[in-house]
Amino acid sequence: MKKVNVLFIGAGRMAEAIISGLLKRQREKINQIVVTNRSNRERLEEIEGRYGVTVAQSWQEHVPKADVILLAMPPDYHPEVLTSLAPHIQDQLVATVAGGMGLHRLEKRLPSGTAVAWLMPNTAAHIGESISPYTLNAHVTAEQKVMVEMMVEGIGKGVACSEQEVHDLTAITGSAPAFIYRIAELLEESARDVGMPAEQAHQLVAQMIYGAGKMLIEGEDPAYLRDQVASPGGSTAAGLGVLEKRGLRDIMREAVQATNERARELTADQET
Ligand SMILES: NC(=O)C1=CN([C@@H]2O[C@H](COP(=O)(O)OP(=O)(O)OC[C@H]3O[C@@H](n4cnc5c(N)ncnc54)[C@H](OP(=O)(O)O)[C@@H]3O)[C@@H](O)[C@H]2O)C=CC1
Ligand SMILES: O=C(O)[C@@H]1CCC=N1
Repeated sequence: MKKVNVLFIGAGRMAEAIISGLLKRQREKINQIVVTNRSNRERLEEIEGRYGVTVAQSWQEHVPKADVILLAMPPDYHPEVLTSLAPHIQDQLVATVAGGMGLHRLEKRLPSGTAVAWLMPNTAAHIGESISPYTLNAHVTAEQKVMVEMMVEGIGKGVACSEQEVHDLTAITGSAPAFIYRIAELLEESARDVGMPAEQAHQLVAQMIYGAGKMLIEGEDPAYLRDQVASPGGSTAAGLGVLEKRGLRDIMREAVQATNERARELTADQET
């Protein structure tokens, strides 16, 4: 594969997480990264200083050289940016990470036959540990597919999906890190309540979540792992009992549903 030129439109949290991961793990496969945004010049300087990438106030002049154009900006700005981008497109792959977006909203604003991709990474991209469902349209060439794989593998692991699966997984892999962080915050709070210094509370909880995650990664079934912790009639069982009595399953279902519905809502007015 030739070395890839990536143009970012959007320089926020997700763009930074991807840039950071890519430079850590795929630097030798990247020729140039150009990062642009709407107006925040300070943010571009910050990104330039941190990662040594090229930054620019406007993306137009960087389109011809780009192999991949990655839209890392809110869903509602996509229509105007895609419309301005369309006349500049030749054979670039246009990808987005926007929640709810799907492929057809890109396709309908870009020249017919444009290769498009929809990726749903999470912020663990920063440390090369994202899990990123992605989907490609039929115009993506074999070479472009390798570029997408290089990018998702650069920020962690990728999983090729249907468009519907990316919609359905948005809550579970894109947003759920925030659910886990909320649980971490609350456990840290409990540790502080019993007198633990804040820093130590943080380390304890972080290591506990890391260890639990690693056991899952090693392939163990979560129900089995839970049983291993909860001795029958023991103390963990009492805690789990409270979670179940308070409706944890319904809470999680509703949270996943609300997240995915909101992602759909944010792009619903882009149907026309
Ligand atoms: N954060 C996350 O965990 C995840 C986010 N996503 C998706 O990533 C996208 C970006 O989210 P996130 O990084 O969190 O958002 P941020 O608010 O951190 O960043 C948004 C970026 O988009 C830029 N932008 C906005 N409008 C335009 C425009 N018209 N032209 C060019 N750049 C523009 C902003 O520039 P400026 O500052 O100059 O306005 C800013 O750099 C969203 O679509 C979100 O759904 C997907 C998966 C996970
Ligand atoms: O909160 C959001 O809108 C984005 C989509 C997936 C994760 N973050």
